[in-house]
Amino acid sequence: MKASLRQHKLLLMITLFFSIITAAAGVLIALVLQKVIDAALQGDRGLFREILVISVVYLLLLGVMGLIYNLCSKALIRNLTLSLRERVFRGIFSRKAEAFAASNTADYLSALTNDIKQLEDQYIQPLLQVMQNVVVFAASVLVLLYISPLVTAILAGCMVLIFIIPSLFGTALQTKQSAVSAQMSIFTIRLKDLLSGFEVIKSYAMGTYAGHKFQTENRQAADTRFAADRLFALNESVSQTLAILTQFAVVFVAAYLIITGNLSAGSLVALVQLSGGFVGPVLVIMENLPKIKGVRPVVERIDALSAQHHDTPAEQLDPQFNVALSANHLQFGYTPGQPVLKDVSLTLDKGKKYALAGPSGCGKSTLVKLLTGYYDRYEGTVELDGTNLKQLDTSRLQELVSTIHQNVYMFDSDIHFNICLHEEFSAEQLEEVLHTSGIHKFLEQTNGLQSPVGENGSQLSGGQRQRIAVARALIRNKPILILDEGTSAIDMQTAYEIEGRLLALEDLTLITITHNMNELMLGRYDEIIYMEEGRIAERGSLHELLAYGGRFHDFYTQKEAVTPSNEQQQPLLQEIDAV
Ligand SMILES: Nc1ncnc2c1ncn2[C@@H]1O[C@H](COP(=O)(O)OP(=O)(O)OP(=O)(O)O)[C@@H](O)[C@H]1O
Repeated sequence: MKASLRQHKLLLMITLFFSIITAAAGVLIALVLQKVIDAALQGDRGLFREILVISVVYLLLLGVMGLIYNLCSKALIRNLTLSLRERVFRGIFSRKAEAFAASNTADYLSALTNDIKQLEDQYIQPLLQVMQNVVVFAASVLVLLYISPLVTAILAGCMVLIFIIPSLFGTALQTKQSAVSAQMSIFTIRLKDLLSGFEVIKSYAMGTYAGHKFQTENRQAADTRFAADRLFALNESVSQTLAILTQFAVVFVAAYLIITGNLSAGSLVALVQLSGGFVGPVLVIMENLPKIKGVRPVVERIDALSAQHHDTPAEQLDPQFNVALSANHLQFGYTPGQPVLKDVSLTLDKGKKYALAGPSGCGKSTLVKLLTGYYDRYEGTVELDGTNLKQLDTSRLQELVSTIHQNVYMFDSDIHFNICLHEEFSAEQLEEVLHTSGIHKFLEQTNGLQSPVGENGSQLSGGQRQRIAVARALIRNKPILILDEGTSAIDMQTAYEIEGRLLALEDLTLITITHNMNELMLGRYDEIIYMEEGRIAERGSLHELLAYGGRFHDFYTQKEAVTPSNEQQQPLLQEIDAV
C-alpha cells in the first residue's frame, strides 16, 4: 500500500495542494457572509457592491479549484487501485508453484476484487476526505479565533467529546472489517466451486443442494458485512448527535453575546457557518479514521500478496542439460511425518526414453515435480549435469522442460493462441507440431487454427485438448518432455501415434508416467522405472523386468487384463511405425 502511495506521490501532493486551497477557500464563505450581512444592516451600498464583485470572482475560483481537486482525487483513486491490482497480480505470479497452490485461486480473485474495492472505499477515499477536512478544520479554527475566542473554546470542548467517544469503536471495527474480508474470500471460493461444478451439479440433479449452499454462503457474507455496517452506523449516529449538540451550543452562546452587545448579527451568521466548518470536518475525520484503522488487516493481506517471491541463491547458474538429470536419496512429503518419496535415487540420461509406472498414489507425479524444480523443500539432491538444482536459475530451468498433464488448461482464445501462447513460431515449426500432435486430423472438422476453444477449452473434447497440449510442448523444442498421462484422453490410435512419434525424437529425453501396460509400446522405452509406496522398486527394460518376474511383472500382468491385447494393437502399432 505504502509503495503504491509512494509511486503516485506527485499526484498525491497535487491533490493535497488543491484540497488545501479548496478547503481554505470554502472557509472564507463565513467571512463573506459576515461582511455582507453587516454591510446590509448598516445600509452601506458601496461596501455591499464591493463584496458582491469579490464574491463573484471568489465563487468562480472556488468552482475551478473544486473541479481540479475532484479530478485529481478521482485520478488518484484510479491510479492507486490500478497499481495495487498490478502489484498483487505480480506478487501472485512471482510465487513458486507450491506457494501459489497453498491458497485457493478464488482467494486470489477475492483479493483482486473485493479487497481492492474495500481499500478504495475504506482507505483511499477516507484518506482523501481526512486530508481535506484537516485543512477545513485548521482554517475554520483560525477564522473562529479571529471572530470569537470564547465560541472557539466552547467548540474545542465539544470536540474533545466528539474525539473520545467514537475512538472506542476502533478495535471492534477492525475485527469486523477483518471478518468481512475473510467472509468475502470464503464466499468467492464457494461461488467458484459451484460455478466450476456446473456440469456435475446438472447431471447429478444437485440444483437444490447448490441453491441451498449458495443461499447459506450469500447470507453469511451479507450478515458479516451487516454486522460491520451496524457498528459503523452506531459510530456515525453518535458522531452526528454530538455534532448537532455542538452547533446548538454555538448558536445559544453567540445569541447570548448579541444580547450582551458583544457580537454583531453578521458575526453570528459567520460563527454558525464556521461551526459547521469546525464540527463537520471533525465529524468526517472521526467517521473515517476508524475505517482507515479497521481496514488495516486488508492492507496487510494486500501487502503480503504484493510481496515479490524471487529467491536469489548465492550463485544462480544457467541450467545446462547435456548429460543427465539425477536424483540422490530424495525424501519428500506434503505433510510432516507422511513421506511420499522415500530415499529415491535415479539417473536419467539425455536422449533416453523412460516410462514411470506403478500403482496409483505411489509418488510418480511427485517424483517428476521434484525433478523439474516444482518443489524445493526436500531432502537429498536433484542434479542437472551434476549441478544442484537449487543453485540454478529456476526461471531458466523452465526453458529445458515441458510437461503435458492429464488436465490441460486452455485459454479462452483460439487453437493457434493455445499452441503458440504469446510466442512467434515459423509456419514450418507450426506445421510440424500440428502433424506430430495429431491436431491436423481434427482441424479439418473446424475453422482451422482460428477456431475458438471456449472457456478452458469447453468447445473441445478431452483428447483434442491434450493434442493441443502436446503441440504446445513440442513447438518449444525443449530437451526434456514429461508426459504425465498426457495422452490418456486421446483415442487409442492417436495416442499411440503421438507417443510413437515422441519416442522417435532422438534428442528428446522423454519421461512418460503411464498406466497403459502395453507390451509393444512399453518395449520401445529404454527403461521402465517401477515405483511402489514412494520407492523405486525395480527398473530395467521391459524384457529384463518381465524376465525377472518380480513386482513389476505382477503389476503388469494384472494391468494387462484391462489393457487391449497386443494382438488387437499389432496392426495399429505397425501403422505407427510406418509413420
Ligand atoms: N498437492 C498435494 N498435497 C498433498 N498431498 C498430495 C498432493 N499431491 C499428491 N499428494 C499425495 O501424495 C501421494 C502421491 O501422489 P502422486 O500424485 O505423486 O501419485 P501418483 O503415483 O502420480 O498417482 P496417480 O498414478 O494416481 O496419478 C498421494 O497419496 C497423494 O494423495
